[in-house]
Amino acid sequence: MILGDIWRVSCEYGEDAIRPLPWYPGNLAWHLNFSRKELRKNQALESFHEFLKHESEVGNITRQEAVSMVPPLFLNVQPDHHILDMCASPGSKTFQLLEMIHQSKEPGLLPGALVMANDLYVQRCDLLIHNTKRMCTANLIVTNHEAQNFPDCSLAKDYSEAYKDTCKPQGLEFDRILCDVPCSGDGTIRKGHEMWRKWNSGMGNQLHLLQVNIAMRGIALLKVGGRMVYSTCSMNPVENEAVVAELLRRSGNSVELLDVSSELPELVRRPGLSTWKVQDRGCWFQTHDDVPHDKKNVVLPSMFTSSNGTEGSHTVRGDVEVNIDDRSSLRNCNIEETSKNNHDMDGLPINTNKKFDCTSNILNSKFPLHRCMRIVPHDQNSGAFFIAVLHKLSPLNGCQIQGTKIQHPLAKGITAQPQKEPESETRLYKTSLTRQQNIVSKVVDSAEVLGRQQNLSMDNQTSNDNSTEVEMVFNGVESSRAESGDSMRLQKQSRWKGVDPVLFFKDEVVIKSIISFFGIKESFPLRGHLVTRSTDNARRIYYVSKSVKNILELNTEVGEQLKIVSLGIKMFVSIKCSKCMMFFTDSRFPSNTQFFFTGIHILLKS
Ligand SMILES: C[S@@+](CC[C@H](N)C(=O)[O-])C[C@H]1O[C@@H](n2cnc3c(N)ncnc32)[C@H](O)[C@@H]1O
Repeated sequence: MILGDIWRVSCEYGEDAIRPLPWYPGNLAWHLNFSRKELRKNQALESFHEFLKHESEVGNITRQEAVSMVPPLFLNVQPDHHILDMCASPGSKTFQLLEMIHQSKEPGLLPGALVMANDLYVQRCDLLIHNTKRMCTANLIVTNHEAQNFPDCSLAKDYSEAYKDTCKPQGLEFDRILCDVPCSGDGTIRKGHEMWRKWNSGMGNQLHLLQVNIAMRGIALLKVGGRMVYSTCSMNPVENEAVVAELLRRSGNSVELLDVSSELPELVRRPGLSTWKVQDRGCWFQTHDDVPHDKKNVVLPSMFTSSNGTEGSHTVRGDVEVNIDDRSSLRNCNIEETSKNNHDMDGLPINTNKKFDCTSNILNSKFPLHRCMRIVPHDQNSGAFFIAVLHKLSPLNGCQIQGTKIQHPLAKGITAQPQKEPESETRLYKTSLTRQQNIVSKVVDSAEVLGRQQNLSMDNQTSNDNSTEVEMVFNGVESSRAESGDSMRLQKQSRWKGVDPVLFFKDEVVIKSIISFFGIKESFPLRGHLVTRSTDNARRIYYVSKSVKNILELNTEVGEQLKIVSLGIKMFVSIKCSKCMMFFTDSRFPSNTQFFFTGIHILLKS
């Protein structure tokens, strides 16, 4: 069917109309030379359009900008990897990562891997859940956190000892991290014509610190030996190379920027930049201006030159040319010197209104930023993307970690207390976080995405419903709820307002009934893999993989540090009829029953 369609469209519209992307492994990605509008309107393409729609709905096809598929390819994902997608919505790359972990397993067999997909905004998490539902995976957890404060769920020392000999995780650590940060999005300028009107250099400046903080948190959560991909769909070096330079500077010898020029050789890419201009105006300095001026060690934005007046820098009317190779990634500079030396070509001082008081601490690092990759539209008729691949060589030291996360106040007493952060940095960090969030929501929100969100049928498994749990009766037998009842009630009070806690479903009577009704082999790992929500009257029961189960157990131990908005695969749904709870089975049952296909491939393997 697909080959026939492709052949027909190619004959009619020329070979270039549909062609495989040469750089995507296994010919699994194809480029389509038609806009959405053409596909919808052109009668001749009708059956092909129908085919695309159907295959997209069932999860066989995902339609997305070609270059947006590049970053996950550089993660070199294996089927047992724990992967964190820090800024995941709308989820096209999450979907790709899920495809990768399932690829090498027979359908129905679950990989040992796990994808944790996170986004800051609840509505965008809903969009992510909606878009990944087609994957029908038991190996996904969706969380809702500020990526720069993503919890590590570390067990306190005494717990940790007890866990040592089990293979269970003692904290969150990931083999692979995708850090596809919020950005100005100017790489989409060929498609999003609005961008031409909106773009200004301040957009990148405003996002730079947030991007650094998110990526630093990623490095802290990355296993030694693990890979992290930093990516944006922006061409602005302030959001790209300047961020990478700052990551390398902050993490010292713990992280290296990988040369991946031999990977995906068919992909046309350009080397990262070593010099760029930063417009010395805009919100960046405003962000810092509300920090008391008597505070020492104020961190200056890393996209600016250290400007110690040495060779290699010159200023051009408000622009500072930055040369990373010559000097540093622009840190803790002496502001007096900065003021002295930042004069434009006419000798007029730049930034005379800036009152920073910084210590002089200029590093002269030579970062191999050419190893970053720039994909530009005119090389292979695509959108633009920036990608950097980082490899963790050793753990970050205490100081480096300090800056990567502010502990959630609720987590106090549950995990080991982090070392106290220096006041000035903490204040600066907190102030800028609030500002960054405001900025990000302005820069990132697109009317199109919000419109799509409103039309979504949401299935985010969360509820504000505080009604008491329904009496659980199955096949006329009172369930033996007593044992699990107390813990259920205890867990009902979630620390995350509006998000019901995830509970392991332990009702033996119900589980036995399910096993006998569906003829599931006793050897099939059902017990301990079924979860539900505390206030879910419909009693939706989800199936989770072993990897997800382990993380859930860890999360319970650490006092629910993870705000989980969705997980696993919906497998059974019970409905309350007059006398009993029935588990939905198939269409031969009365009209109030329904079959959940989503979990069938797993059950069939039992
Ligand atoms: C570039 S988009 C990610 C695209 C996504 N990786 C994909 O391929 O579909 C950036 C995402 O980051 C989210 N975001 C913005 N600020 C964030 C933060 N501080 N922490 C986590 N996510 C954030 C936005 O809501 C947005 O969905």
